[in-house]
Amino acid sequence: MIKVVMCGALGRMGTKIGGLVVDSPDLELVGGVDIKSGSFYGVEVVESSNIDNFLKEKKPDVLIDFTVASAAVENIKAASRNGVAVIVGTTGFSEAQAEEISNAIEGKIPAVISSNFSLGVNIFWKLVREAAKQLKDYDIEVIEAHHHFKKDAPSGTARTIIDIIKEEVGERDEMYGRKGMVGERGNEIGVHVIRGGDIIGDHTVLFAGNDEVIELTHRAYDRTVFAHGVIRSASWIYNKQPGVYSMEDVMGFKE
Ligand SMILES: NC(=O)C1=CN([C@@H]2O[C@H](COP(=O)(O)OP(=O)(O)OC[C@H]3O[C@@H](n4cnc5c(N)ncnc54)[C@H](O)[C@@H]3O)[C@@H](O)[C@H]2O)C=CC1
Ligand SMILES: O=C(O)C1=N[C@H](C(=O)O)C[C@H](O)C1
Repeated sequence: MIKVVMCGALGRMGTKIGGLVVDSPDLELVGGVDIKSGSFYGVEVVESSNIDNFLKEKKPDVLIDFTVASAAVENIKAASRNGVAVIVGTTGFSEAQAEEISNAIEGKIPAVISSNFSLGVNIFWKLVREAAKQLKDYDIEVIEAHHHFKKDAPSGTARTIIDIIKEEVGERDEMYGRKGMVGERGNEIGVHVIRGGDIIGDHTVLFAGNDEVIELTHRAYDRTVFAHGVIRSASWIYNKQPGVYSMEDVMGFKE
């Protein structure tokens, strides 16, 4: 059995993932980490300052992190110190934090990092890439919508969408909303962020041309869709060589 520790255990994703780990035939939930100690699914949840001792005690094979950017950096460093593979779903990293994470992982532990672990979004990203490649001259707008409690904006998924678009059309300014006499649209990528209710995660890319508009949309209806991708990644990463992998590697999409 592959032993798993869940960081962010008591959160929306941590509880969803914990339940799927318990139900998985090849994974064993051995503990959790959160800002307060407690328990979930019958295993101990320790307070985050105790993570090193906890990892030494439980000797997990995989640490899964769905927390907040500042915490994830420290949790990943702890996993690296203890030779534990990581699955990172947390979003909202600064460039500096992303570099810290890379330095903690490269040459030391295997990691699957993805802003979105749903199979559907990983297919959606391939569709966006093809559309951007073919529709470079169209006006491109990115719209994302999430629940009232989401801390970071734009979403990590939207950030990945923007990165994919720029890989295909070249560097462009990002225009976050528009207000006042803004004049004729430039060659920017428009980015629009909606927050409200219990929206799980909606992403749309709009390619507006002369006489036609192409809209590509992915809509998540339950966090289970992300958790299934996480479970698949946790099984996949076991015994992999150190380095950073994506869901494309896990799903065998890598070209
Ligand atoms: N990659 C993906 O597929 C997905 C990524 N996410 C991302 O996952 C993150 C968490 O999302 P939610 O579960 O909705 O948030 P949440 O706020 O419900 O859960 C986060 C949990 O982390 C805990 N936490 C904070 N600091 C910690 C620390 N130092 N050590 C351990 N735990 C700590 C919090 O107490 C909380 O229980 C966000 O960055 C979100 O964008 C969310 C869904 C899917
Ligand atoms: O915070 C969330 O809920 C989600 N965050 C991820 C992101 O920032 O893209 C993935 C998903 O959209 C849900």
